[in-house]
Amino acid sequence: MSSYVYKTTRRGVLLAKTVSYQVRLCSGNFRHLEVLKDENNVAIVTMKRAPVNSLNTELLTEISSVLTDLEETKCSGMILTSFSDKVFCSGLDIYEIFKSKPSAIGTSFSTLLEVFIKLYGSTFPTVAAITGHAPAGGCVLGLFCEYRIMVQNFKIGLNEDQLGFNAPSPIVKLMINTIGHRNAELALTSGRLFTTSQALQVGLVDEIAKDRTEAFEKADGFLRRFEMIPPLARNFTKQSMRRALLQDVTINREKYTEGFVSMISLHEVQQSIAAYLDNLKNKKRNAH
Ligand SMILES: CCCCCCCCCC/C=C/CC(=O)SCCNC(=O)CCNC(=O)[C@H](O)C(C)(C)COP(=O)(O)OP(=O)(O)OC[C@H]1O[C@@H](n2cnc3c(N)ncnc32)[C@H](O)[C@@H]1OP(=O)(O)O
Repeated sequence: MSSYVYKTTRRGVLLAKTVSYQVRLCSGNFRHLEVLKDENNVAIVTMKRAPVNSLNTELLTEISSVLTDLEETKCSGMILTSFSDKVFCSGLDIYEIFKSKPSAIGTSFSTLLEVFIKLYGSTFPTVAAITGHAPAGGCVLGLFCEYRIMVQNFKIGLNEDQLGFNAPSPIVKLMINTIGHRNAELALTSGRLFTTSQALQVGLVDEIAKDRTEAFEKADGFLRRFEMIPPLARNFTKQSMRRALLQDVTINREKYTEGFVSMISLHEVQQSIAAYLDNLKNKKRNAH
């Protein structure tokens, strides 16, 4: 099976089937990620955990490790995307939080917080090229980036309430910061998934693309906005805007993890997750 590879150039991003002048990041050997860098030191990080990029601890750990690499190698920007033209990321791996040991749930969540700290707090500009659905943790991953470009006709949102549990308070704050209090309350209490165009309307995404290629062109356009801005000044401003949330999660990481584990381990929540999984399977069965 041939897979598309993205070749970035000074003037834009081209979809190509060649790896002729790309530099593969050598410092990591990843199972669920492809990391490519162009000559301008822009990294394209592609999640490739088939079929739906569900975030298990292994994928989260790999993302965390890439982010460390990108900081150390002074990357000038990052595009986060998916191998799939249908799903950007389906959220936390439900099977890691369903009927699992508290320690496993805790590790998964704590690693997600680690990704938050590194991605939300990164010194380089970040953009998500959302090439498909992005429910729950998938939306969260997009929200950690500075800018979101989403391909039309998919769904994105925080549907945790549909699974029987609530989004932790830092994520509520992040959602409020992004779409405002009123929209966030309405969306979170109903576990709403927005279509791409609805997401644009409320500001959950910043631009719509008609397909993957356009999403990459727009992502590249976003990164090029900063070519003339001194990186130090840009980063100071970014950090000052993000400091409160970053400090909260950094200081209270353990507390948030314990809270998440206790909530997920509740019998009623496990029952809701079981019902949600049945529903997911039935939907699939009925579609065939
Ligand atoms: C300030 C910040 C501080 C940080 C705080 C962070 C706190 C964040 C909290 C975030 C909490 C998140 C909780 C979650 O993310 S729970 C996961 C919720 N996910 C979902 O509800 C999505 C469920 N999936 C779907 O809706 C659909 O699968 C899809 C993604 C729309 C794709 O549909 P499609 O028709 O293409 O594919 P299928 O439905 O047939 O799925 C294919 C197989 O993949 C399995 N699958 C799907 N999703 C998941 C998942 N999340 N985990 C594990 N497995 C998943 C599905 O069962 C199919 O498997 P099968 O082929 O074996 O049947």
